[in-house]
Amino acid sequence: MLPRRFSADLDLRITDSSLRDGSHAKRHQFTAAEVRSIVEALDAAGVPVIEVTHGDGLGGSSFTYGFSHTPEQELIATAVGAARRAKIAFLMLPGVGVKDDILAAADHGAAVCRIATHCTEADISAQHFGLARDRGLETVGFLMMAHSLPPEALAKQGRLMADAGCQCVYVVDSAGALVLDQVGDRVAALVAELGDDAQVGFHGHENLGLGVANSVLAARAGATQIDGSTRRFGAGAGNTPVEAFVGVCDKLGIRTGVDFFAIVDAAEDVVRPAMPEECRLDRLALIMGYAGVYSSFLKHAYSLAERYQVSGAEILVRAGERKLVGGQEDQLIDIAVGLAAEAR
Ligand SMILES: CC[C@H](O)CC(=O)C(=O)O
Ligand SMILES: [Mn+2]
Repeated sequence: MLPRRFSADLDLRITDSSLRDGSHAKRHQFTAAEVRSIVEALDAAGVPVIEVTHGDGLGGSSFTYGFSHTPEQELIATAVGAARRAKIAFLMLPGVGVKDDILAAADHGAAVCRIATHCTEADISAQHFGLARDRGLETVGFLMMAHSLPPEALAKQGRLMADAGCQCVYVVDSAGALVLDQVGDRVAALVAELGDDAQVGFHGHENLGLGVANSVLAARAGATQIDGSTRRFGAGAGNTPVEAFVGVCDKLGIRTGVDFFAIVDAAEDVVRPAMPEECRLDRLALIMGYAGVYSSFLKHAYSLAERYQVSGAEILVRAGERKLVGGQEDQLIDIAVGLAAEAR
């Protein structure tokens, strides 16, 4: 079991996802040099955990999700070599990656294994948590698209993860659709369900502009691990910006252990140059938050809109109506083909 608090001088632990969630925004084109320089800068700023993987997790480099520029295991090894204090984390979606991928990441020195499932499917994570714990890894569980389940049902799914060996269950707002108390209520339900058996975390997206506010409410409801991405470098409109969150936490007296001025410099001088463009709160990102669509569908919607000469916004609205979950990217093609046929 992880302690409820990490140390006497830390109120919560931040995990930076720029090098994993940002992979969606970069169409999985991170180079080893970019990973090295970003890890060095985040580590120097005091970020305690840095996640590095293909955007869709271990094994994500594929025709469906997009091929990586550099093999993710090489990026993980590079990150481990560059970090002096930070732990390196990786993400894995059962079925996209397999158990051997977890072992390979551990062999490369990664310390935190994050297993992600759709929020109604937590049971498929059991064997992966068991393997990770046997291998001596710290474990985190991601309940993705958490807006689509009410708090008590979400908490029951969290219980499945905790019983399988997960040490921190995250409310994952994959669509950036959760609004304020909707985050607090979900975190509180998990805290009540899990008690001392597991911590609770929150992973936000900015599609309705609420990443920082939602993360503060998560912390107030008892979350002790919070994700963000420096410069918001993540899918959709990006993640909770770590530098803004750290500044807000400083002002609220919530101790994160991250140096505000160092992380602001890292955002501007090191992360921004690796980004193809800023993560924007534009039309498509806003629609994702409003319609509850998985943030990593954004780049797919842009590509399909261009290829089939249809509206990217309409693709996302229909994806929301179909309640698509991660892994159903092929249905976006179906929607685009349908829209093109309707237009003829
Ligand atoms: C494909 C995994 C996904 O990007 C995980 C995540 O960050 C989320 O659901 O928000
Ligand atoms: Mn995400």
